[in-house]
Amino acid sequence: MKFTLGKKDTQTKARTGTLITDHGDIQTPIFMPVGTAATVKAVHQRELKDDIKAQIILGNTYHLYLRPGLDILEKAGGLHKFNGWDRPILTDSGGYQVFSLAGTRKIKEEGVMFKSHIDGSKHEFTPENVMDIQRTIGADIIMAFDECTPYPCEYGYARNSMELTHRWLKRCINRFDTTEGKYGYSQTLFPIVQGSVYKDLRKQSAEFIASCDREGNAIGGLSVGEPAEMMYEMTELVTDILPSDKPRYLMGVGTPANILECIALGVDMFDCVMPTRNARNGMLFTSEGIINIRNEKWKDDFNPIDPAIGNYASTFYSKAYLRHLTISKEILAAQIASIHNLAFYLWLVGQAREHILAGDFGVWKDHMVKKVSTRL
Ligand SMILES: CC1(C)O[C@@H]2[C@@H](CO[C@@]3(CNc4nc5cc6c(=O)[nH]c(N)nc6cc5[nH]4)OC(C)(C)O[C@@H]23)O1
Repeated sequence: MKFTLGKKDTQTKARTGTLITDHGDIQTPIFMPVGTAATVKAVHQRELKDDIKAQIILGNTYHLYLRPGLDILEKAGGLHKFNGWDRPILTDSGGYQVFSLAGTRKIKEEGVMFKSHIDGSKHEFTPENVMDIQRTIGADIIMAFDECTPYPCEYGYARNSMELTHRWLKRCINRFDTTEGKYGYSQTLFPIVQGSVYKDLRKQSAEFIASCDREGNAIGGLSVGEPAEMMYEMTELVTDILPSDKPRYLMGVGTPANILECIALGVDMFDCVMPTRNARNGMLFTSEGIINIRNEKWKDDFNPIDPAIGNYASTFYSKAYLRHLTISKEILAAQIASIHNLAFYLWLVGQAREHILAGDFGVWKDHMVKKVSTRL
């Protein structure tokens, strides 16, 4: 994988870039639709690719390992062949999902023992086998096996957790660098900065991650319930240390406003379940603000959902129609709202890229942060 920096903003740390992978190029800043278990929920691959121009989607090691399982994925020739998404894929390492999803789990130096949330079966993830698992899934970008430090936590816990993540990272790198991809294209490993909300730990972790000199770097342990101001403070501190010629991926972030603020802090890649999760309960993000489509006020609004963002669903269907589908619990409601919200997130980061190139990102960002947070 190769990353070339494009234009840097003059008033903020925002920048454009291009990530070149064996499955295609990615223009940054970029939002990555979450496709946890081999699907971006309620959305077709063709819609992602042709309609909203998604450039890269996420998968998750924990979920894919449990279902459909490695033997099916390997027989299929990897995840790209299995779900038919032939563009770049990034898989999270499962560390976080083991902590947030799996039943009873035990963290030891060796790794994490956990019970499947599906059938209670017992499993163990170690830095080594999580590398092998992600080799088999076949994502272009894979994440190190880490402990996402819970928030809030004591300083001592945060330090021990960070140091464990660093020891696990060394084992991930040893395993990854001594194994090959299985399907004839290259994969790359991103390490993950931890340190919770403690400045000295964040600095220490960012310096260690930078010293590993990988092709890209991720910022973890955020968007886990801390106040947004704290997320921004830690992100700013870490992007000041991570090398500027490598892509920076802020995991699990976030709202449209979070994403714009963190682009200004020098972040290039984002993922979040919000656009798809909130779509399923009728919360729409639009270029004019946030809409709860269940609200009575939309029942006779026959205007398109959001013509400004130009994709099929957002211009073809009216708010009144989508409200009707939503309160009627029609399956099509989830489909339209999901593809619309993802179209909005992709439109927003695309606009950010245009304004960085045009040299007026700072002013545009401040205006848009207010607008996208307005409740309509
Ligand atoms: C914002 C929103 C809506 O996103 C939801 C829910 C709760 O937060 C989210 C998003 N935040 C998030 N922080 C992360 C940190 C790490 C990390 O440190 N390491 C690794 N390997 N993966 C990570 C994935 C992360 N996702 O985390 C889960 C539990 C995946 O659901 C998401 O609130």
